[in-house]
Amino acid sequence: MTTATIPDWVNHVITAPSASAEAEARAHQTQLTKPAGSLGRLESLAVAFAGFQGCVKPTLERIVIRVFAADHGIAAQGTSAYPQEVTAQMLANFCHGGAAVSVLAGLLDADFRAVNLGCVGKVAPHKNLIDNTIASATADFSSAPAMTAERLSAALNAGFAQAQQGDLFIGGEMGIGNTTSAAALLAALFHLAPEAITGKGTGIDEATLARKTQLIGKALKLHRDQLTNPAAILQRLGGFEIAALVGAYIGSAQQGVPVLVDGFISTAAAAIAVALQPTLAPWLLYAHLSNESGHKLALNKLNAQPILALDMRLGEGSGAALAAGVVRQALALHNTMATFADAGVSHAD
Ligand SMILES: Cc1cc2ncn([C@H]3O[C@H](COP(=O)(O)O)[C@@H](O)[C@H]3O)c2cc1C
Ligand SMILES: O=C(O)c1cccnc1
Repeated sequence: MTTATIPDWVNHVITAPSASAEAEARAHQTQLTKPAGSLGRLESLAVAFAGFQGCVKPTLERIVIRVFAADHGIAAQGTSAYPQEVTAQMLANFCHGGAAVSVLAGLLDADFRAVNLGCVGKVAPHKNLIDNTIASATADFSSAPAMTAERLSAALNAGFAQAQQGDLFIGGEMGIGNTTSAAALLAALFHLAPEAITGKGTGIDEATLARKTQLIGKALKLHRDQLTNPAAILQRLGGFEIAALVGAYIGSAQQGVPVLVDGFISTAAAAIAVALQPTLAPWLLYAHLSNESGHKLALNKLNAQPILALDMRLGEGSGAALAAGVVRQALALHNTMATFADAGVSHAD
């Protein structure tokens, strides 16, 4: 097995959001008819988007949502509450509008597609489906590297290819077994004990959780000597859909498009992406605190403050799609509230 070689674009430095537009937006917020700071995080979201768009009054119109799906060899170890064929079945459901994220994408009027990186079940062609099959699944990372260097590059490139112009990118994921992969990635990257980061995913029982945690420990031991950089960690323990998220996050930010990171699995992708390309960090917003037990710790490691906390544990990009609605409202307030001067309302002394 060769060490992972990653595509060249990963190394491109990403320009920081505009500090002057942020300062102008902050000053504008002080003029709006409300006590200073009273809109809390909604104010900082508006300021962040001013920085992303380089203008004092940013808007959130074009939202791009891509749900990346792939199967995991580790699923054969029984670490999920659901069978592996669900991945392919859900791909069809995304396309037909029946999945949670499909419904939310419709409410946002988003540009929505599902991307198949490779799953065990068959998926019929559909206008909303992009077929980017790499292999039917990753290898079981408790006994072998999850993917070859070539497959890692293919998955990164597939995600990168989905990045495009817009006001916001949301990446979702689907892959039975992928909370096992995400926990292993976070454990390796942040040097965490498997017990601290492994959760119940789709809803496994205590005995299965103990086995899942043990399997992650076994994998960390097996790959120990290679887990020395983020690309090797992703190659050994990741999934095709997680690597595609990494590529899509970096590609979006390179085009000046901010990203709303979804839940636990997406946060694992974000952690790897930032480790690969640290200039990505200011372009990532964290949508919500998932109920997956390790998510809080992962967010803390990234110094990330989630926008929402709704006890969700779904993935698919669903939490990010909900938070996009909050961002839209934050920008509407920022752009259309009256100023003290306009409304003839007295300022604080
Ligand atoms: C019907 C269904 C829809 C889903 N949508 C997202 N996930 C979520 O559950 C999976 C991760 O959990 P685990 O590691 O326990 O398998 C991923 O596919 C994730 O996106 C789903 C899971 C199911 C069963
Ligand atoms: O937070 C997530 O992304 C998540 C948690 C459990 C299962 N699937 C996804």
